[in-house]
Amino acid sequence: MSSILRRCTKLTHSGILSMLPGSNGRSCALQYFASEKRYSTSSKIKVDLDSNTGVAIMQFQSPPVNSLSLDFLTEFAINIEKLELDRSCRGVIITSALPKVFSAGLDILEMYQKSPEHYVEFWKAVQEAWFKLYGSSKVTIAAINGNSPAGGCLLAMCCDYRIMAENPRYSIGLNETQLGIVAPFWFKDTMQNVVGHRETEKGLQLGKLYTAPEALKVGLVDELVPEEKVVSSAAEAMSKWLAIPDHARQLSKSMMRKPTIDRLLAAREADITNFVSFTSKDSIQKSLGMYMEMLKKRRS
Ligand SMILES: CCC/C=C/C(=O)SCCNC(=O)CCNC(=O)[C@H](O)C(C)(C)COP(=O)([O-])OP(=O)([O-])OC[C@H]1O[C@@H](n2cnc3c(N)ncnc32)[C@H](O)[C@@H]1OP(=O)([O-])[O-]
Repeated sequence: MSSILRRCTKLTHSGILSMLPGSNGRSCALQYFASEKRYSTSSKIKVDLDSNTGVAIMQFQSPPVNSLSLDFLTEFAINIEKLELDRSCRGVIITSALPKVFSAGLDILEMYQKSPEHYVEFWKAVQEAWFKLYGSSKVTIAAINGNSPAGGCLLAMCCDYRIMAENPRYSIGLNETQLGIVAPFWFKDTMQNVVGHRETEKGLQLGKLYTAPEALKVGLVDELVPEEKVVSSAAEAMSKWLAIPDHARQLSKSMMRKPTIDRLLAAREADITNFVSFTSKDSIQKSLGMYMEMLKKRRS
């Protein structure tokens, strides 16, 4: 089932791309059964759509740390696509149902001691999730209620607005260099579009994880609020964004994001090839293995 849906999402590019002149907004007839509120039954992600407000809340619920595995990313892309196709949905709040972590980023085990074919499939799923979220025409708000390194930070940065718990022990950033790996150009582009060139250059080279106050200072997040208010504050912010007529806001969003999306569309295959050859290198496998060991030791 999951592989059928995975193939299905590969075919679709709705969202802001489909609104652009000359773009091909094919849509995939995904069947789903929406009750009045519960929207999704997937195991790793729970989605509730409030039919009164048009706001969906997407909660990550994949213990222990919401790492972005192939299955998680596939479910994520499917859910974003379903919401994109649903005219009654105007905005999406993304948050975590787990304590202390928004998302630990890409699942390192998907990049460790696997076959090149697996790396291809995994990286396609990473790209697809980014296309769907970064290209969404809905208002997207990240309610960051815990740590959000690397791929977790990427998902947050794809949103239109970020609210983070003001807990100084939580951090967010693209820390790839600390693992001995390199964030691809479109992670970099996404960060640069949020915080600018200079901060991105520093953040990427140092693999910096910004504490919540530091993230606010550099504009990586837009607001800090008490932890228990992250989701309610996101809902408040959402109502301000939804006060703007959809068509005008959506066209403005697509105008801002299209060049970044086009850059990856044009280099999609090359980006996959690059990821596979980089990840397959002995030196990179060694770095990832050491990093996983470090995570385990830190725990014990
Ligand atoms: C080119 C590629 C670009 C790459 C982009 C990326 O996103 S790269 C990703 C960069 N991401 C990072 O660098 C983040 C690394 N993670 C962390 O820094 C912390 O886990 C935390 C701060 C997110 C949560 O702290 P906490 O104290 O609440 O939790 P804990 O630390 O005790 O972990 C619990 C269990 O989860 C395991 N596990 C954790 N993360 C991952 C993962 N990504 N994957 C798989 N597994 C992961 C961990 O080993 C442990 O397993 P065990 O021992 O039970 O078998």
